Amino acid sequence: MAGRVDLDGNTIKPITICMIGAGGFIGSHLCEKLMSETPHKVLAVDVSNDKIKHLLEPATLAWADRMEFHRINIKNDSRLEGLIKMADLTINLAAICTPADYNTRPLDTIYSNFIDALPVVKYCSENGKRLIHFSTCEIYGKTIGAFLPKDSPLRQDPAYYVLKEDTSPCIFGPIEKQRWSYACAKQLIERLIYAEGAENGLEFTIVRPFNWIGPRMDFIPGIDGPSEGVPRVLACFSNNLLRREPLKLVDGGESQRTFIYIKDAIEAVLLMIENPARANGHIFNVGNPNNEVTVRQLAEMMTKVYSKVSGESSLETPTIDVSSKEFYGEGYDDSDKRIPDMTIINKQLAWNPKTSLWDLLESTLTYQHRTYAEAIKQAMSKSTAN
Ligand SMILES: NC(=O)c1ccc[n+]([C@@H]2O[C@H](COP(=O)([O-])OP(=O)(O)OC[C@H]3O[C@@H](n4cnc5c(N)ncnc54)[C@H](O)[C@@H]3O)[C@@H](O)[C@H]2O)c1
Ligand SMILES: O=c1ccn([C@@H]2O[C@H](COP(=O)(O)OP(=O)(O)O[C@H]3OC[C@@H](O)[C@H](O)[C@H]3O)[C@@H](O)[C@H]2O)c(=O)[nH]1
Repeated sequence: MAGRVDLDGNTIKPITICMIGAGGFIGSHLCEKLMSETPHKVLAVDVSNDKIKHLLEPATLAWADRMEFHRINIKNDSRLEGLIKMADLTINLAAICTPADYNTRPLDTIYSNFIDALPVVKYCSENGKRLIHFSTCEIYGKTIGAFLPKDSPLRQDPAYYVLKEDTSPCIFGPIEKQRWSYACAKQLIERLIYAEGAENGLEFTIVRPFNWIGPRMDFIPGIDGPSEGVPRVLACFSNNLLRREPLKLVDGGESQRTFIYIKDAIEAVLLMIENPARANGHIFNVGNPNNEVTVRQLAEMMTKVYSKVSGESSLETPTIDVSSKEFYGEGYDDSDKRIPDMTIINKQLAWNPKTSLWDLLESTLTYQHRTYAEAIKQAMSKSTAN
């Protein structure tokens, strides 16, 4: 840890970070990285600490004096401003961010992603504190190419689908497609942060994650989350594989995504934390443009990888089709394709992702199998006994 230098060769001084949403998927990996590889201190804020318990206990851990947990709901807790004042940098990860909620709980989604983030921006701006805010790749919505005729050769032209921070438009569906409540709330908070920077000098960085996946993402329904809950696709498909049921392909599984390994993405966030002069005032796509698949291809690859890591044979019918209305309910809509342009992050932070989709699925599904296979077996045998 001694002698850490930034990208310009300057010594990095230890800082205090107020991390809101530290108990979630991304927060848990970021805390792990900061504790094991840096001298920085973290004031971890969340309503839950299940995913960071291993970093908080026992008190003999090497970093025990650099990490504290504050169980705070940022909707209604006056302690928040004090913590932001104590820190050099605030990172805001807190949000409702599972698509199953966007069309079924649009009010909670909008409040969580816009209204609840407002005081965080205000406290940072008023107290002259730096802010790294987590937005989303959903901000781009659909690609321009999605509106071209299916057989148009322009659909093959990257100008019609690669998503660029400073030039791509944000294309959302109609208001009755409540799926876009999340993207729209995230867009407005981005605009507000940008305006605070322009008018009041707020030092900010905005991160747009493109489908970061890995261990500890979401929950497995009925094991460490509600039985009827619908997590993001990695956990949905993991749950199906663990239970030996077919993977459900929403509307044919034709949508395309690029998936990035959480550990690669965390490297990018650490560069932003430790290189403020290069990161301030920027919006960064953080994704892996080389890992593009359709959701159907993802299902096929996960089935193969899971077979390898579990030693179990694949099902005869590994996937089934389901309509989005049946799976998510009224008001669902989808992003067709998400390829991040990497120019800005390459130029500012010289960062590139490393891990292939196969490799990241292999390590993630090894974790899922080790963590959940036994618990699922027990839960399933209990329910057949009843
Ligand atoms: N994982 C991805 O690929 C991805 C993609 C795009 C955007 N993001 C954004 O990154 C951020 C973190 O995502 P994640 O995948 O870690 O999600 P997550 O749900 O695992 O983590 C969010 C955390 O915020 C906490 N939280 C929510 N509301 C809170 C409140 N009112 N007070 C205190 N804590 C609260 C939750 O308890 C949770 O631990 C979110 O803003 C999300 O929109 C993530
Ligand atoms: O069981 C499933 C689950 C999901 N899907 C499909 O898989 C795709 C990916 O779904 P995810 O649940 O991972 O979420 P999305 O990629 O649509 O959105 C995510 O992207 C970026 C973040 O802001 C959020 O984490 C989330 O909104 C969608 O097309 C979805 O319809 C299935 O086909 N079957």
